[in-house]
Amino acid sequence: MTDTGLSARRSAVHLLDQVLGENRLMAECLSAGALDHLPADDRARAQRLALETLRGLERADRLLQKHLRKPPALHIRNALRLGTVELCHGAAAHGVVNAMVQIVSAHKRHGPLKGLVNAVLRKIAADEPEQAWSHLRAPRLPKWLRAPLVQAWGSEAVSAMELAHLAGAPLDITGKPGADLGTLGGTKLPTGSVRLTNPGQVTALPGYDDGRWWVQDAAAALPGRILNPEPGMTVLDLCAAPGGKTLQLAAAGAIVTAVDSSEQRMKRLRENLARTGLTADLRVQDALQTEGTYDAILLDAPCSATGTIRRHPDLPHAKDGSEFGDLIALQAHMLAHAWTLLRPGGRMVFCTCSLLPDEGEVQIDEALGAHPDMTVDRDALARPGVDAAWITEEGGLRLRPDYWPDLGGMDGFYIACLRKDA
Ligand SMILES: C[S@@+](CC[C@H](N)C(=O)[O-])C[C@H]1O[C@@H](n2cnc3c(N)ncnc32)[C@H](O)[C@@H]1O
Repeated sequence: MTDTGLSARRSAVHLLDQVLGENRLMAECLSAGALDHLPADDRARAQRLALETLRGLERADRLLQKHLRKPPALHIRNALRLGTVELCHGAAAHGVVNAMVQIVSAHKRHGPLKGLVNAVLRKIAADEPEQAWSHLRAPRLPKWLRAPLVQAWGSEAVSAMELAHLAGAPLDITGKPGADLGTLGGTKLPTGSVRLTNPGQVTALPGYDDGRWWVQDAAAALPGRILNPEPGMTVLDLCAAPGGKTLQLAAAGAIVTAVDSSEQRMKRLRENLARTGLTADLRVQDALQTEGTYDAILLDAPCSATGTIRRHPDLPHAKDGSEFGDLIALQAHMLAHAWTLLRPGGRMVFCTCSLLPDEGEVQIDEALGAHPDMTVDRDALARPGVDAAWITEEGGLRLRPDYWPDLGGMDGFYIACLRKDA
């Protein structure tokens, strides 16, 4: 790391300013080049610091509250939050305090508040920060999201999800069929993915360069396993990029057509195929304009992504749920259109990385009511490691971040396998 972490910390505060001040997702900030000026290790550190701060934001604010008569401007608050989180995670006090003071003093308008930053962070550092941190409750989701989740799953379950969100996510790997993943030194999960808790740089891991595996959360690997295409089947992967599921389908020997409307995300799918030596026909187009007839379809519809908060703690802060209604309507249109592309007797997997029943259970209930030739294929869910308790009333699979608490959790997902009458 260069300049004892100052550039990484400054960029992390800037990311926090964008997420919390401009309601931008971190992924948007990163693809707009927010960290492009940094060397690779500083980039990784800035991202990690911003994510840790967002995960622990409520705890940091509670500790800071004791030392602030009124909340200062957002940029100062974010520097204080980042400093507090670092101190509570055991970073050396002098490094953290000096860095935050330097960051604030370089700011034209807020520079005069460097004394406040210095004094508050010194007080936090003097007060057994690691212990104080661990005594606070897991940060709660904002009300706009917590309320519907409590209604759907109950408050005990939501508290367990919040604990999982605070813990963050390990790195899960899906291997090509028969690939030896033993050299990665991870844990084999019940569903077949390999989990690494301290992976370091992904591109340096054994087997990355020769394309033996790809990164994919264990829950996200299940839709492909449930569709389980036979070699030679024609499979349409709708909303495919960046392509974890496309790689699974292609590796199983299916003839895959992958559709996504985002050229930028499709570029990543192209790179993933090149690295793994797998093939698929890629089409940058609107899923609703897609034509043809396929033996099987995987529809991973755009959704609230509320199942991925362990890895994207910025989401509850950047969003307010106002666009979820449009997404829910789009999912229903996509499902209905995709159904017209499935050959009689074919199977379609519908999935979303969402915790909201409106983007899962309710969609399938409504689709079953609207399509007399549609049935749910419950047998398709009988895959290794799938717990019968995860199966829902209408025959889908509900996955939640608080499942597998001893193994490190999983992303929230909803998956259903639908069969068309022959
Ligand atoms: C949940 S992500 C897909 C993840 C992907 N299946 C994977 O496993 O890596 C949803 C995708 O839907 C795409 N998308 C959104 N609206 C679309 C549309 N109208 N037509 C096609 N793709 C769309 C987005 O670009 C995004 O890549």
